[in-house]
Amino acid sequence: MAAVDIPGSKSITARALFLAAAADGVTTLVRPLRSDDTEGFAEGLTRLGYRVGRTPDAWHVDGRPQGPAAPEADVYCRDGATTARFLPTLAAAGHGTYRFDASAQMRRRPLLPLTRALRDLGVDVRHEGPEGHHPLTVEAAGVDGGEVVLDAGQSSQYLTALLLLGPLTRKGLRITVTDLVSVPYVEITMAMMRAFGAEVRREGDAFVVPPGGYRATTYAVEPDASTASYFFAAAALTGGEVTVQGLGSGALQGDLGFVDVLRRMGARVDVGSDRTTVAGTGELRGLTVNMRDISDTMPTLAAIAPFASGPVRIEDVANTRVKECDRLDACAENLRRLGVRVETGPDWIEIHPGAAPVGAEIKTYGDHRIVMSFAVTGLRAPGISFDDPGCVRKTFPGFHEAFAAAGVELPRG
Ligand SMILES: O=C(O)C1=C[C@@H](OP(=O)(O)O)[C@@H](O)[C@H](O)C1
Ligand SMILES: C=C(OP(=O)(O)O)C(=O)O
Repeated sequence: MAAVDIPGSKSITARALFLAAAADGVTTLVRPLRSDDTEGFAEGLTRLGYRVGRTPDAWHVDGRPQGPAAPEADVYCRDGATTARFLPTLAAAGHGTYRFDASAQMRRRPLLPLTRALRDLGVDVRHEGPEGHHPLTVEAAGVDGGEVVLDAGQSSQYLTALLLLGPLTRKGLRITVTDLVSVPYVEITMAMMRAFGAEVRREGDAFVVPPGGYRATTYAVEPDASTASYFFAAAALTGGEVTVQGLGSGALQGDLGFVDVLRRMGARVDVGSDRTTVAGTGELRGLTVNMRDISDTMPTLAAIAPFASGPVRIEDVANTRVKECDRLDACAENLRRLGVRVETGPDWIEIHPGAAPVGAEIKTYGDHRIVMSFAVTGLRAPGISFDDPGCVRKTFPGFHEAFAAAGVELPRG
């Protein structure tokens, strides 16, 4: 194993598409992520009447500060929560009738605090089924702005959506947040808004966003730090070494912090200005770790935990139960299939290493992270297969090939 080429960040690509669509001018996104989530986001923009041009290495977006060109549209958000939560918020700032639907799992995932906040701001949001779930229709007539209170304790994406909307309102927004998970994602949002010429001010629990719109720019997308976690974990587990270029001390993504967890477990970690290297040392200690800020990497840690020298306890990850699947239950069920002792609670999981895990079929629940995480387990537990290996398409269609090419054997499906 050596240098690994990790595709672009899903979170950064989604935000960049929103910001580019709302900006005055043409934005170039360099090395955007091409995956089901981000293709779905770009397709949604096209349906709303934005022009998105694609070359192999860049996407070009014609911004429309006045909002979508289409007077009405029907947008399918697939399985992507960024698409399903950010696009209706973007559409609200325009003028027209926009319907949003999503996959069966995305229909189940919550949205209520965001739709409530939009309604509090005067946006006409109608649900076809249960409140706070897709499908929904936004009858858009621009947003005046003002003050709103938001509970983002289940998902920071509600806050990101409102922050992104702020500069598009007539008077600006003041968002008072009563609870917040996944804080580093909000920091990504604020940093990227700045790159597109907008400001966000913190006043205690409030986020204050003045009006003024966005300026188009050229924006280079960082490699995806959550995706990189599988390769870093593989190095820590097998005694190999992995270097990821483009993710270093200046990275925007909090999920790069997963390497600190690996360091605590015994791996050698070197974070440079524009690259990160993880090397396994043969030592993998158990630990207790709070993953509230980096919960997309909870399954990565759960998947290598059976090989630790002591118990691994992961805390404060309740919201992983409302992702692509209930990830605490999915990790526990699959680890048990491998013969590993596991306990879970409302917001935690504890894994007890014992006898060597045995091979089994992993039940993926259509969750890309369950596949990519247990592919790492497969490096030390022969005979692992997946009921749906292709669901990696959500964020990394080429995962299996890239994992094999990195010099780590792929478990046979
Ligand atoms: O804003 C984003 O791009 C994301 C925020 C996080 O979600 P939550 O805030 O719902 O935890 C993360 O899990 C998701 O993969 C991407
Ligand atoms: C939770 C995830 O995605 P999203 O919430 O953006 O659908 C993820 O990629 O792990």
